[in-house]
Amino acid sequence: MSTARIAFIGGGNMATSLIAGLIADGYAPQSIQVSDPNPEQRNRLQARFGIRTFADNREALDAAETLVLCIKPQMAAKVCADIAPVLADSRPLVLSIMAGVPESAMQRWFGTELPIVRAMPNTPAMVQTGAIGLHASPEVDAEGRNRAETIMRAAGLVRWVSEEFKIDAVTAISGSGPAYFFLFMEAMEEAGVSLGLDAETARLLTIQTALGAAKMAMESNDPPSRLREQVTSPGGTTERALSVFNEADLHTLVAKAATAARDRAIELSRTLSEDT
Ligand SMILES: NC(=O)C1=CN([C@@H]2O[C@H](COP(=O)(O)OP(=O)(O)OC[C@H]3O[C@@H](n4cnc5c(N)ncnc54)[C@H](OP(=O)(O)O)[C@@H]3O)[C@@H](O)[C@H]2O)C=CC1
Ligand SMILES: O=C(O)[C@@H]1CCC=N1
Repeated sequence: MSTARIAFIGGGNMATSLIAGLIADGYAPQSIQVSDPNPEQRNRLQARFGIRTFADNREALDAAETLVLCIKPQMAAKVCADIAPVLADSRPLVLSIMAGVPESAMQRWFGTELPIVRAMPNTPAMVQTGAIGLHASPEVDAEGRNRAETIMRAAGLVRWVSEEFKIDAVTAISGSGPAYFFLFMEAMEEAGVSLGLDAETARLLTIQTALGAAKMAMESNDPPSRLREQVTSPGGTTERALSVFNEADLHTLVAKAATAARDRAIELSRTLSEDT
């Protein structure tokens, strides 16, 4: 893989996952530069990956062709304005994973129109099984799209969306999505224990069932509805369980939850636009 320099601003959970993916894919560690104000974070990254770390965001940008913004949305305005003078000269491809931070806000903070790709990964990127949505601003050329896609593919499956507002939908489905499945797993484990299984058995059966269902759904040509029907013997146990979910109108509940997440992403974008 490439040895072109890539700088990460913010070396927290998601940056660590993306870097792990890049290195597993053969990216040269000496070409990866990360800035984070937290010395423990920097030591951890250095020790684990052998990459270069910096306390100063501007220093981390040194000769970087790609900049990956991995800070919290709430500090985006300050950090972007701080690094803007360096970017105006070097004009890297900017890859932002921040939820609810629009391309227009970043362009305003940078004070110049840079090529920006918004990416929405998720925590399974930690095990290179992430699901990542991407959107490119008009300034991004074919090479920039390729570069962004290659970086993100190291973390998992990549899908482009043609309009920026759809990144908020990606956030609601796959960005936040792992938490929904983990919540369901927690509930399944609790149910198993309440029905008499020991905790470890309930845990392992739940996780393996989730993994098996996901693998089947990924590998099968049938949609999940057909796979569900294959489990559901007429007059059997699954039918009884599903009727309980249907009584609670699970589809409506999931739609409401996803809409709430999408609306929060919109709310974050508006707050950022009003604040700065
Ligand atoms: N977590 C998730 O599931 C997902 C998160 N995202 C997005 O990823 C981004 C990062 O999230 P996540 O990795 O979970 O958060 P983390 O808090 O783990 O990482 C953010 C890092 O940025 C550091 N930081 C704080 N201030 C600065 C600064 N001024 N300059 C540089 N670095 C700074 C933080 O240090 P310190 O801890 O000392 O403050 C921390 O190490 C967010 O914008 C989020 O919206 C996107 C998809 C999924
Ligand atoms: O909860 C959040 O805001 C971030 C974005 C998607 C997942 N975690």
